[in-house]
Amino acid sequence: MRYISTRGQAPVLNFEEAMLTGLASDGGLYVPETIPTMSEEEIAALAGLSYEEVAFTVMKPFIGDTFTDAEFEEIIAKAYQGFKHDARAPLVQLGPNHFLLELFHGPTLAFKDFAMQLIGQLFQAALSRSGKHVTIVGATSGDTGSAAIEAFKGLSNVDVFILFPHGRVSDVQRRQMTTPPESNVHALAVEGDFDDCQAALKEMFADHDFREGVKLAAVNSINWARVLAQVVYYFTSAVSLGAPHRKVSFTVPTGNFGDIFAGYIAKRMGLPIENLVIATNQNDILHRTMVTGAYTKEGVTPSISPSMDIQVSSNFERALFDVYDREGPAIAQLMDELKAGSFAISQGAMDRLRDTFKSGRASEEETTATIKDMFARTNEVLCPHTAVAVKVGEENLTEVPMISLSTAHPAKFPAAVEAACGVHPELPPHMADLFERDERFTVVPNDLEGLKSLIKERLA
Ligand SMILES: Cc1ncc(COP(=O)(O)O)c(C=O)c1O
Ligand SMILES: N[C@@H](CCOP(=O)(O)O)C(=O)O
Repeated sequence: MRYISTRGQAPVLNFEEAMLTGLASDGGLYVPETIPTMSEEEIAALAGLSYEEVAFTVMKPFIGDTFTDAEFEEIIAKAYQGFKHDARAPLVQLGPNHFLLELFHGPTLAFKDFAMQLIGQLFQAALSRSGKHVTIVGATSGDTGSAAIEAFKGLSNVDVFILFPHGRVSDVQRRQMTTPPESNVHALAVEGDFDDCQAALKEMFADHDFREGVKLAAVNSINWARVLAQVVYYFTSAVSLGAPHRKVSFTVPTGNFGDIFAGYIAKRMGLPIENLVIATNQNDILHRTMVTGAYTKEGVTPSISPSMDIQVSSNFERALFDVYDREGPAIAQLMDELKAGSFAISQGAMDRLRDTFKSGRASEEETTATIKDMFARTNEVLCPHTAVAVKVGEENLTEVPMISLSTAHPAKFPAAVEAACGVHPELPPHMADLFERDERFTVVPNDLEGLKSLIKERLA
């Protein structure tokens, strides 16, 4: 399996190289040159398998010969052994045709653990073979950072620097990042928003000397391996509702477009998905794009679903690449225009996007009302990101079963949840003392050169 850049100017890589490289050298994102497909019989044969067995079957064609079957099986087994639910990603029924896919049973209580726990194992296996040290720099609006720290803390051949927007993540999210005592963990609170953190990360990749000097690696969803790991739960959930003999739809709370792009890959692989619905909060650039055909930055307003307070939605580039017939120069041109704040998508490309994706948004009031209403109707306590999905999912119900993705545990956002439904969601036992642990983080200005110097100093 070979990986190519969405901007067409970077070297073609194998899976291991693409994983360790992260962002392509031309600024693009790596995608598989071809998408492997599964027949109806192969999908039907997934019924009754464990999560780990489905993960192996779905992901194996993408990793080529990077790992033997036995190595890959062991990597998968280790990745999911810390999850607190036997099913890993259980389904809960909300209504006659509406289901919730619970993705928060991993160690940091968010869907990020599905990919990050796997990537942690994949990196360890690859780095122990090569004996190399890498510097992971991650940008987070709250959940990616905690999941990355959990996956990489204490490893001798990795330093992990996490940039998070100062004052714009929940207290639980911040403490998950700032309380691990391991010396290879560096939590940096940037005086800016998530887009500033992500832009700094991409600039670091664009600086060849810095990138090579520190052996920079990425664990954001710009890294293809992140997306790949998330394809699996689309299969497990759809099959448990009758796929391939019955279609399903998904509604995905969306910020950086990684999670819904994983659903798109599942569909391209042959999973019978009727609708893939993009659900945004009030920072609704993706919904506006689907309605207007123009991707236009308007500024981010902090919300009660802070992990989705994003404007520059990285993985949308991967979707654009496909609907522009994989023309790298066309994507490079759009991304160049975005530097000035906006780009227009061609009619043909928009038609193709709308064939695959529907969209909707939830205001702050609607998010709060959904948490309250769902608790009253079903006794389910939703996190605000999940509530965004459930609200938009309900608007898109058809005769096909709808699966809304529940991306975080409500206890990560207790203030918003309690204000909405009166329930104070408790942290699970392994995090019960989170607010008694010492915090350790550095507040840094939103200044690229300063960040690079700080990283080099810490590594020295
Ligand atoms: C809880 C939660 N829900 C939804 C999202 C949005 O996911 P994505 O960025 O893959 O679109 C995020 C952030 O990634 C998140 O942390
Ligand atoms: N919502 C994310 C933002 C980063 O997204 P990623 O998918 O690129 O890791 C977060 O919680 O950090």
